Amino acid sequence: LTVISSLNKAVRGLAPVCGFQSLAVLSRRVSFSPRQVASDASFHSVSFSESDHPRVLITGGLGQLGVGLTKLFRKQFGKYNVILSDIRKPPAQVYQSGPFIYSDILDYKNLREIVVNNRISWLIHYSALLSAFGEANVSLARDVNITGLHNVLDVAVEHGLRLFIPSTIGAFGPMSPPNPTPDLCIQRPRTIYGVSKVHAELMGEYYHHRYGLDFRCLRYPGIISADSQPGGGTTDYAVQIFHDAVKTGNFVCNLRPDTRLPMMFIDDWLRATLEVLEAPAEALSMRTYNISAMSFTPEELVQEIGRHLPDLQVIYETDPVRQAIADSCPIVFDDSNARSDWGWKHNYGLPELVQTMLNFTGSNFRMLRAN
Ligand SMILES: NC(=O)c1ccc[n+]([C@@H]2O[C@H](COP(=O)([O-])OP(=O)(O)OC[C@H]3O[C@@H](n4cnc5c(N)ncnc54)[C@H](O)[C@@H]3O)[C@@H](O)[C@H]2O)c1
Ligand SMILES: C[C@@H](O)[C@H](N)C(=O)O
Repeated sequence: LTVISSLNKAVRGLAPVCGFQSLAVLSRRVSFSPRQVASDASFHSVSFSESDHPRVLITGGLGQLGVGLTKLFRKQFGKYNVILSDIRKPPAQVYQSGPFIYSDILDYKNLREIVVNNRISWLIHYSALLSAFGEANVSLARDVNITGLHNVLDVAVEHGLRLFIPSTIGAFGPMSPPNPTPDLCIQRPRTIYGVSKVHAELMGEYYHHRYGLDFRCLRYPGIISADSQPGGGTTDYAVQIFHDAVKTGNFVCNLRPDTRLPMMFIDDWLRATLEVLEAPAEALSMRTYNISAMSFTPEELVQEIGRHLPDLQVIYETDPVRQAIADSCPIVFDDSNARSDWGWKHNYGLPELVQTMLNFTGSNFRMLRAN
């Protein structure tokens, strides 16, 4: 600790003379944490050999996205190398499928203990309150999305982790160019969700430059999943419609029929997340990338589903909160940097997405009815 503290002093002392670059390089070598003043901090950086599989912790993993990602990562890296965590009780099949642990990201010591005891090398930070839920619970969203983020960043720096944090189309706003929306442009979101995601992008990039944190971030569009429910976002309608179409043939849409938003099928999203995490650092000219696959409106989605289920009845009852959020989101996402830097390429367009979703939700529903 004495050595580290002297090094830190030296680094601080050097800053004005050597400039930013040298400070970042030095700090990368000593791997100190912004919480270095804590007397019980453990300043070791996990040196994780490239031949090993990463040891992965996923926070907030019981939401729409975490369980699917866990399955893919366990296939790739081994069942016991991927720990799913959340503050909720896992369903039986999730609990039985591999390591699950309670982790509240607001509890910094608990988070650090999990990282240390399990020799974690990759942290996938999914805990968040999404756009519509965030607007209904601003103070909780501020705690989880901002205070929680600070804990995660500090633990990641302190233990030399590769840290992935998803951002979103919601990180833009009414002043951003909507069609197309590039990676770098004005970002003035008007939701606590959007504000907290811009904060995450900037803090992650700052820690990358300042402390050498291996921070990686993708701005996801609305993700369409078949076997998990969305958690209170603006793009939720595009998942719910499949379940209602198959079960009842009726759907009430909470966005206007002409609301065009960027969307992505879950298989593409899974691959994108794994690919950016595995990309060599030299391939990444940036640390935060837009990724995209398609943009569609509720009207277009209904029409495409109608080709398979012609009796589908849809009524539009616009929710003003969700509509306002949607109206300030990008319409078309420019993901050309992801495509050229690390080879991002989507496989699913609207027809493939609809066909695959209906196959899955249809057979699932028939199975449930038969049991
Ligand atoms: N689903 C999408 O379409 C989409 C699009 C863009 C970005 N994202 C981002 O991807 C991530 C995952 O999204 P999702 O759709 O699975 O979210 P979700 O809302 O479905 O799940 C979030 C999870 O966070 C957990 N959580 C809440 N407070 C917590 C705390 N204090 N400690 C630990 N966990 C806590 C919740 O229990 C929940 O299981 C989020 O960061 C979200 O912003 C999602
Ligand atoms: C877009 C994304 O961040 C999430 N599905 C939401 O609507 O809030």
